[in-house]
Amino acid sequence: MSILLGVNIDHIATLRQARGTSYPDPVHAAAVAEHAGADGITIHLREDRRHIVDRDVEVLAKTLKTRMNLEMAVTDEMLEIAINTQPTYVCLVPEKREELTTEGGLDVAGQLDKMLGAVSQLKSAGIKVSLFIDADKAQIDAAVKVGAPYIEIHTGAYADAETEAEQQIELERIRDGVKYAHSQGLIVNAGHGLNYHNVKPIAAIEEIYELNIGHAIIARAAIDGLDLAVRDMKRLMIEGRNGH
Ligand SMILES: CC(=O)[C@@H](O)[C@H](O)COP(=O)(O)O
Ligand SMILES: NCC(=O)COP(=O)(O)O
Repeated sequence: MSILLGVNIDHIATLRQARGTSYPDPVHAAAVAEHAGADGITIHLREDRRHIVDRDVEVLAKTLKTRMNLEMAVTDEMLEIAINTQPTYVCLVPEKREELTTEGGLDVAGQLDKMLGAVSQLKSAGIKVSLFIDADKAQIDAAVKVGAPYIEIHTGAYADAETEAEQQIELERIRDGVKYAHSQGLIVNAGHGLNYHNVKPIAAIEEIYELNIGHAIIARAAIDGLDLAVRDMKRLMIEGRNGH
């Protein structure tokens, strides 16, 4: 089974927000990424709008040629924006204003009623819902319980591992979680902290449908250009999936 790449363009917007200019424009970056082979575009509209802002969501909803995966917190404001915007996917993520980046997976098991309400509201609006969770059986079971068709396994602990041994433990945990989730009928994505050096072992997990990768691609793009950054990541993912 082939593996898809969702390019997260948040940090194109980080560069723009750093000076309050109109450039670089995430809309332009999305077009370049799609032309280079991105299967979808991921954007995270944070409550504090530190990078992606409402204008980006509105324009990308009209201009993307592939599809939008809108990451958002589970709040009434974000649910309303999602229903009005109609992205193909919404990925519900945990969010703390003080965090530098997403620090962990969503606690679905600890808030079943709230998650059930959000998932059913989005599904009723025709949106495919994904839950950003750790590779934890209880969270996977909770995702099934609240009716989410997709999950995205958080790969941050794998990416941040300080030793090879620790990284191997995290890889095994992710692999077991992906396989269990797939056995429960979920469509399984993965992401966070993946880069050109650590992506292959994750891409090799054959039950993974899509990887969402952003920071590493945008960082590479700053040096070598976005077209090459996307093409190289896609090539590594396919090599990983094919065991090379
Ligand atoms: C949920 C996730 O892992 C990322 O997609 C998220 O967008 C990270 O937040 P920043 O993009 O603000 O780093
Ligand atoms: N959900 C993960 C994502 O969209 C990108 O995360 P990162 O590659 O920027 O860490």
